[in-house]
Amino acid sequence: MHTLSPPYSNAISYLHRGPDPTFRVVPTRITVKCGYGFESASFSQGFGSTRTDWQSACAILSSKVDSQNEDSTTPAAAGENIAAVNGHKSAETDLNLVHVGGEKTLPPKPLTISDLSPAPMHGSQLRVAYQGVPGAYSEAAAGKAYPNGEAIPCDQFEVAFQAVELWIADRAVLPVENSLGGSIHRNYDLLLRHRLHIVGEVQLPVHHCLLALPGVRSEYLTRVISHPQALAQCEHTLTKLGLNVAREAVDDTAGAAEFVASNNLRDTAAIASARAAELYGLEILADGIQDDANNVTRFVMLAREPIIPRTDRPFKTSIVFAHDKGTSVLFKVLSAFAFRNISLTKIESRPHRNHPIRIVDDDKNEGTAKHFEYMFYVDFEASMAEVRAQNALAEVQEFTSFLRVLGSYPMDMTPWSPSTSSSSSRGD
Ligand SMILES: O=C(O)C(=O)C[C@]1(C(=O)O)C=C[C@@H](O)C=C1
Repeated sequence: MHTLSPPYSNAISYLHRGPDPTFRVVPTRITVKCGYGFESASFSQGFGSTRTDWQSACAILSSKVDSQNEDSTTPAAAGENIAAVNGHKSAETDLNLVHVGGEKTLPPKPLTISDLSPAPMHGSQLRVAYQGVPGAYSEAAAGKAYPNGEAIPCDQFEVAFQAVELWIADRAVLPVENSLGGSIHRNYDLLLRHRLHIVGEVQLPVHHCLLALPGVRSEYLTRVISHPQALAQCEHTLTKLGLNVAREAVDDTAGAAEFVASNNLRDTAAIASARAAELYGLEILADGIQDDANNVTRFVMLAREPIIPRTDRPFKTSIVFAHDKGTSVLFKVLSAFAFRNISLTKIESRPHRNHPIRIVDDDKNEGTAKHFEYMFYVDFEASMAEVRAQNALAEVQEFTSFLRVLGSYPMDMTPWSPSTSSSSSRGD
């Protein structure tokens, strides 16, 4: 027998917790304040300055703070308001962007595992960890989720989880699925391994560009590099553009752009955002190269504490469960939702790492069946504050040997605006 972890074990316990003071309703207009740190700010403040604060507060990176960081509080960095989606800005301000190889400095390096050490004291601005470097879609998602937050780049998903657990960051914003490329399995596995709670979701239209050094034409290219999800999302368009060249996976899209720029690679293009092109001084060879204009990535917001579920707006709840009798209980579990008219929005299975295989010897001596065991992740459209959701989970609990509520959180109801321009190529 197992119990649901608080605060989902009973409705009363929600009420005894104070509301999450930092939770914000996602605005309908996506606004990211650009101007990154060292050059243009993360969200509301010079990224570099706050990162530097963080570094000194932690006293863990002091030996690594490079001298570039020192002029991070340039007036241009301080709070220029720019409406942007994936770097498609509509503002007029001079971003004072980074030019690789020029006099401007490079953006900060992402956190690595070795940078993580316990708990800094810091001010009240919410620190939002994301995976990638500035210009990554995850950074834009962090900006959409927490418009006044300070974005903290991390080199791996695992580091973003740990940054929150160790109080280096207050939230993490991480991708879990894309409408074309499917689930980001690594984050499903990490959700289970770590004890963070899902406190919100954001859906970000992802508009990919093919980026190369200025003057490079597409016929010079022998290689396209990007995040594996971005390569998958652009697979057919690349072929249509005649780019039957090597495709190589790297950690994130903006990192690919930075790599092309900093290594002066004239035979390599990166798939990344228009904002990454600006940050790293690359040109856009082709715009809107995702295979479908409706290319959306769903991110979850993670925190150390859950939020109090409510019923005054649409909520979603994410759970993970397993059963030692394997998939045979799946139908029963799902019927607990069907009987209560609760829609499922997602179901995902992952290997059950602790018991990956169940061996069943056949009574008739015909051999041994080897069943793979799974962890099932389910998202359903109801709040844990609703009685029907509590009853459904009470029933699910009967059928499962393991059940955890990952979070009950407001759905992203931002009005839909698909990615605008379709694929166009300049280089061929
Ligand atoms: O590489 C990036 O820019 C990311 O933010 C990562 C990521 C992903 O993991 O799916 C996020 C959104 C896009 O779907 C492509 C890549």
